[in-house]
Amino acid sequence: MNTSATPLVVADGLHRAFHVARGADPVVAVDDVSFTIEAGEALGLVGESGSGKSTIARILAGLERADSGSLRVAGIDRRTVGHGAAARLARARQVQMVFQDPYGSLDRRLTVEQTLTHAMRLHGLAGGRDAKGGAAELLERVRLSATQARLKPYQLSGGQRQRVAIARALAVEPAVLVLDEAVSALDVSVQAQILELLDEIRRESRISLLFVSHDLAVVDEVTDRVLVLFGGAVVEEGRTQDVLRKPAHPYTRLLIASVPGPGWDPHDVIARRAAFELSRSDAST
Ligand SMILES: Nc1ncnc2c1ncn2[C@@H]1O[C@H](COP(=O)(O)OP(=O)(O)OP(=O)(O)O)[C@@H](O)[C@H]1O
Repeated sequence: MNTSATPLVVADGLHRAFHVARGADPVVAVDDVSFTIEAGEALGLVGESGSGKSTIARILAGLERADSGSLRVAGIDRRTVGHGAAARLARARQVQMVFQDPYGSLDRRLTVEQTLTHAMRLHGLAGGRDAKGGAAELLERVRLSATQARLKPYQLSGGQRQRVAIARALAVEPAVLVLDEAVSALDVSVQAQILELLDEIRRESRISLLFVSHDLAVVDEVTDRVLVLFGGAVVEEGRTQDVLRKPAHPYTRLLIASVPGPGWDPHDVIARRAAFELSRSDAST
């Protein structure tokens, strides 16, 4: 647990651009983004497709580098950990990531139990019988049975696979769990079960969450604070309940108005989008 006054995660001025074609302007995916996450806190990232959510998540998880800016987790500058396999392992110990499609990220040849024991051994956390005992504990935590432990990914449902992905992430006892659209592909009732599980894990272990989702209702349910991203930059941030109920920025209002519900009018969304685009072009001239 982080007991110092400094937040567990401190990101300052992160910037990332992608050079996609020779002679073309680079695509700025992340533009001067700063945020903090306290131990045990859940921070949400929202914004439309292409706003930079996944790139920020991947930078925090160490799967992508920032061109500039700094990122510290538990006081350690992520860039000073170095390169190569050992450095990757050290980064993964601190921050684990769960993706939308666990099928793609789980090794299809391994059973659930092997997936977990493999992760623990890789990080030198348990050997032999200890690893099996550790796997049993993890399975209990994510509510998977001993029978399911012997199955391979293709023999599990989407929700069960996501539980395995979460258990594998927890196997290395990370300080931060990054969830990139981790419940987006699940049906609503399975989604609710996974969200409850995440909440339980957070309360028990004080793990911090970076929760990326396009689903504002889910973000409202899971997170304490939220960053609203537009074009790679943060346009609004604050306590989730404040931002989603009393949005200050026109783009946040547009995002909220875009969610279908009773009385929802797509023409209203189109009109708001047009007004928002107009206000941006006015501001830049
Ligand atoms: N590896 C890459 N190469 C080139 N461009 C990239 C790469 N990764 C991301 N981008 C670009 O960076 C921008 C931000 O992408 P990112 O995936 O972070 O957005 P997002 O908000 O997560 O979108 P979505 O909700 O659709 O996943 C987009 O314009 C995207 O095309």
